[in-house]
Amino acid sequence: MIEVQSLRKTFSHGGRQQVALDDVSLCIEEGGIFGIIGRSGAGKSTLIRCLNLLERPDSGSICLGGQELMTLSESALQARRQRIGMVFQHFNLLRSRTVAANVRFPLELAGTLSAQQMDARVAELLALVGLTAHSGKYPAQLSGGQKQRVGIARALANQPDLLLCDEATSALDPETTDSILALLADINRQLRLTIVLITHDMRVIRQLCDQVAVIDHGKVVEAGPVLDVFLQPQHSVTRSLLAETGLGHGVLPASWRERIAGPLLRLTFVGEPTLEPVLDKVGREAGLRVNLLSGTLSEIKGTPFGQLLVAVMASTVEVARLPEIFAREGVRCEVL
Ligand SMILES: Nc1ncnc2c1ncn2[C@@H]1O[C@H](COP(=O)(O)OP(=O)(O)OP(=O)(O)O)[C@@H](O)[C@H]1O
Repeated sequence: MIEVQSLRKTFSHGGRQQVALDDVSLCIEEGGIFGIIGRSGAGKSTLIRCLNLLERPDSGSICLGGQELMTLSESALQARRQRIGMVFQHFNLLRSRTVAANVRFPLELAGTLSAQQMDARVAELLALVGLTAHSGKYPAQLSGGQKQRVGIARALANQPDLLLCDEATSALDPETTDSILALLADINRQLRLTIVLITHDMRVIRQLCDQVAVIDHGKVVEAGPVLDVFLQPQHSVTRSLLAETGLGHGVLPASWRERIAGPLLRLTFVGEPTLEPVLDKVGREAGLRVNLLSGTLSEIKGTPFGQLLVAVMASTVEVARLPEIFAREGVRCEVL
């Protein structure tokens, strides 16, 4: 468990104080994938860099598995950091070293393994990230996705119990992003490794994360399981980040609302009902005819979900009874 409490971090700019983190508290479960999302300048990089004290907060506490980082001596902190892997947006590989030598580097720094043990560990890591055939190449000879695989292998070298990913896929095209996200999901499953990532892209959160925190102007404005935050976003920043990725939670522009007769329903499907003809079934039962206004159908870590916004054209039962009727089919219905 990682417990972050009341973090505050300010920077000074030409005599002016800039608050980068303002009373940030988070609870990150062991073994899960926790995403931190926000717009540019929200404080994401500062927050992730505070988690291994690359950036030292002005105040607050960071407790990793029961150990308070802020009170560790410099040498104890160095030792602890070796078990916190970090993956960077621009890979940060050593250009003069081969793939294998880049992955070997943190093992050399730790100095705990023999040369033979290091070679064996490097081979194991390259197999894990699918780069065995590229071990003798230099970073300049690799694609962006391959470079990030090296970055991930290097971050895992000293068997970390926490992996921090700083916009790990932001420099990659969509297809390569998918393959890196799949690799991170695999590593999380196989090694039961806690992953904390920052991103500005809701698709990364949707594909990879179990929990998410939304940060805005240095504050956590919303946090919870990804499914809950996607289906019931509470904050305007969350809503707009979702809308930009086409995963908006059905809201109609006010000018349209006036032109649509009849009550509006928001129907939320999670899991099996998403794939069943529930609307047709309830339509027949309740004499319900609707005008479909907007819809989202997607998946969060393998769980299908959907959200429809519809206007009621006709219904043989009271509209107020529809939530109960939809609930029998496992669908949430809100009368808006
Ligand atoms: N080293 C620094 N010196 C001064 N100000 C800084 C420093 N690092 C960050 N800041 C300021 O702190 C605020 C948060 O920045 P941060 O880089 O954490 O945001 P971010 O969400 O990661 O943004 P981006 O997605 O653009 O990287 C910004 O206003 C930024 O200008």
